Amino acid sequence: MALLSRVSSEASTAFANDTLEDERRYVAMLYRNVDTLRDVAAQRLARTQLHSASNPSARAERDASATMYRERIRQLEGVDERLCFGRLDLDDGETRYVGRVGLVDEEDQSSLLMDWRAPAARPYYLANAITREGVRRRRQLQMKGRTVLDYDDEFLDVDAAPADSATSLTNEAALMAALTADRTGQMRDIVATIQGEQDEIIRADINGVLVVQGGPGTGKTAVALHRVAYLLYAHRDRLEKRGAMILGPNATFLRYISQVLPSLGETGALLCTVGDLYPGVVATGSEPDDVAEIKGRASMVQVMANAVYDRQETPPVKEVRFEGDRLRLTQKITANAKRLARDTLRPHNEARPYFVREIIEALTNQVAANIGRNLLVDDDIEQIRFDLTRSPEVHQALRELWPILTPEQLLADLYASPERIEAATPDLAAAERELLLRDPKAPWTPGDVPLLDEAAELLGWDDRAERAREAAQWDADLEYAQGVLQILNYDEDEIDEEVLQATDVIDASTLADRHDDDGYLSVSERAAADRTWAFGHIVVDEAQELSPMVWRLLMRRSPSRSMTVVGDVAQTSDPSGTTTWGDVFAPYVADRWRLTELTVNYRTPAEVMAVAADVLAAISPGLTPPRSARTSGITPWCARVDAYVDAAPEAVHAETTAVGGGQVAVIAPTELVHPLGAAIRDRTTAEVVVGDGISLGAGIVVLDARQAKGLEFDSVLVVDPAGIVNESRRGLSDLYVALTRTTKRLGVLHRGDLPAELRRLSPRDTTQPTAATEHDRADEGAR
Ligand SMILES: Nc1ncnc2c1ncn2[C@@H]1O[C@H](COP(=O)(O)OP(=O)(O)OP(=O)(O)O)[C@@H](O)[C@H]1O
Repeated sequence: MALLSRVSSEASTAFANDTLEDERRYVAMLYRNVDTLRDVAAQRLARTQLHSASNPSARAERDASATMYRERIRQLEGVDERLCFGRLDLDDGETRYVGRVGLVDEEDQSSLLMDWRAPAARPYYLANAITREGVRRRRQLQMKGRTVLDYDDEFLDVDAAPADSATSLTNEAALMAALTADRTGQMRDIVATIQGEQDEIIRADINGVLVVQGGPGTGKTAVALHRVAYLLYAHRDRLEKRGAMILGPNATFLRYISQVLPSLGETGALLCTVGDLYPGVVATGSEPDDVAEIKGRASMVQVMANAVYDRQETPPVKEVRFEGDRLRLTQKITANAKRLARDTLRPHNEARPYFVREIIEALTNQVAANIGRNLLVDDDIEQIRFDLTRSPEVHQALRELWPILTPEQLLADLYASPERIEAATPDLAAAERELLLRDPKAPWTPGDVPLLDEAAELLGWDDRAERAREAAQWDADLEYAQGVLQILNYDEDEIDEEVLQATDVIDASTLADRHDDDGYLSVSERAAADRTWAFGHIVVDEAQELSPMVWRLLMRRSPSRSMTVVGDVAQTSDPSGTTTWGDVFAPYVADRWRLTELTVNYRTPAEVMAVAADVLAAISPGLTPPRSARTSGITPWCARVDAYVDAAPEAVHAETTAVGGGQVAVIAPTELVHPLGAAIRDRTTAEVVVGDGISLGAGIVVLDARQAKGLEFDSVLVVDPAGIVNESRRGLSDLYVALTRTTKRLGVLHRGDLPAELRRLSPRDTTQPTAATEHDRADEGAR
């Protein structure tokens, strides 16, 4: 078995073009190449913009070209930092450089730089002492900006290793450097140090639902983003047309991850939160957990259907004035019209013309009977019918009996009326019904978004002109959709019966139905504006938090069921969230979804994870904590204090000093966040940001556990852990999240008894750090 050994730049000798100077020259050549490509794209963009287009199709073509060049320039700018990060030397003498994008020699088309996603770059991530994959040496270039500072070598073939090199089975110098670096408030890509279990997920089959379960810090978010970059590379055709969406828990989180895809040369994915999923509505409101929980229940599907039915009225009798007459719509007449309209199985607004036709017919008959039917010829009857359809009184009656409704109107009317709520929610208790009541002017909440979407499905559009245009487009779309489905199911021979295929869940005509051509907009823009957009792939992060109603909405946006779902059922804090993945997917794909796990925690040092593991055991004894990739040598501590607002500023000051330029987060129960923020601000000159919408670059942030979800900081001070536990139904999960946000240091302030689960913390009399922090830092290292 080959051993794996590691040396730094001075020691290696046995390969061609091998000195630090050689590497610097090579990388400088790569940058010259990128600069040339960027200049060419800029010149072409300038030429395109000068071009005056005389007709709409020429304009669309020009705009499309301009967008393409702009994207190319953005892509090349995005990958500038650490463009090339590795090199492989193979048994047959071949050398491959691996980087963020692929570059080829203009003259002979040979590869200068291998895109990290290319199959030939894969050994860079997978080769190890046991499975060498033909690799003799893996070299990691240490880059700062455009400069190669140094490199680290791993020799997978012992014969190739210089005699003085130390042997080690886990040579992860670059990984450890990345893990111990100060956090900047922006997530970084991990492209240079992706680990084997992560690589498997990143490159997994695009088809079907892939669930990635992993504890805190196991790289779920990082892996999900790199997977999107990989899929955009490997399935460019499909995703360029249908787009990829990444759903995250909140806007702060989206800002935190926003730089990762551009740094991987990809700008095309749509990043959004649940609040963004209903075009035209900005769901900025918030509401108590128990209200959100009711709105998230699967039973709201029936509630929304009831709410629509309730608007299709059949009063005992409805009188309509028409040209001096009183016409009578009896319950029998309206009920009959209603039944006929409902029997069409069309959505409410689209079924309305059938109802209207029946009512007009009934009224026409009454008018004719009043005049005397035998006195009238067909043209007279037609005239009566026409007059009735133009009568404001008739219109008013029809509006009352079967109104045209928008989703917003339906939901606002429902929330505003105890009677409507009662009619729509026969299965809710009175107290729950009361929770749904709200001021019609209150802003929409994320919990309303899937209900609006459900309502839109039930109501349908009343836009016949648009439909006519769509019908003309349909044939072209059908042809396109057949193509998409072929791509989705690419090789018939390779189809695995267990893996859900696109054609299992949608046929071409349905997919074609979803396709719409809105002229030239980027795919992300078109997708964001279109409620019925069918994405090529959807990635859901912090997926454990989503309610059944949100899943229902997402499944509509993913008719091919091509999804990557990442989350941790131990971190669920939303009462509508899930603690069992099977429950989520059973209604949509039965058991045809794949589960994969990440097991190594790259964020939280072992000392902190030992504390958090006790909390995890209290959440569910069956869950296994992830293994930490490193220790820090820093002992997590707790201190009993008299008043949080007095003690926290001092503790924050000490932590800020301890982490030097790093970030400190104070995580507290929601009601303490603002008082603590104010107290800390009063006692420091550093930038302090408080609550949601935080600016992530600040040195000190104060937030609650839910706002901290998915984020990480150099030092975390948890204030009032018992308060966090008691604050919500899933308070222990919130505490688990809070404890695992740190990359280095953890302190806990408590007033009363410490929750029993935190017994491993080391008590202190003071909030000042104990050992010298320089010593702490020096101690930090690989396990
Ligand atoms: N292979 C890797 N190389 C370098 N850093 C990594 C690697 N994998 C993960 N990390 C780092 O570990 C940290 C945690 O990753 P990430 O936020 O993706 O974890 P997570 O599983 O989503 O965590 P949580 O569920 O707690 O939010 C990040 O700083 C990420 O960059």
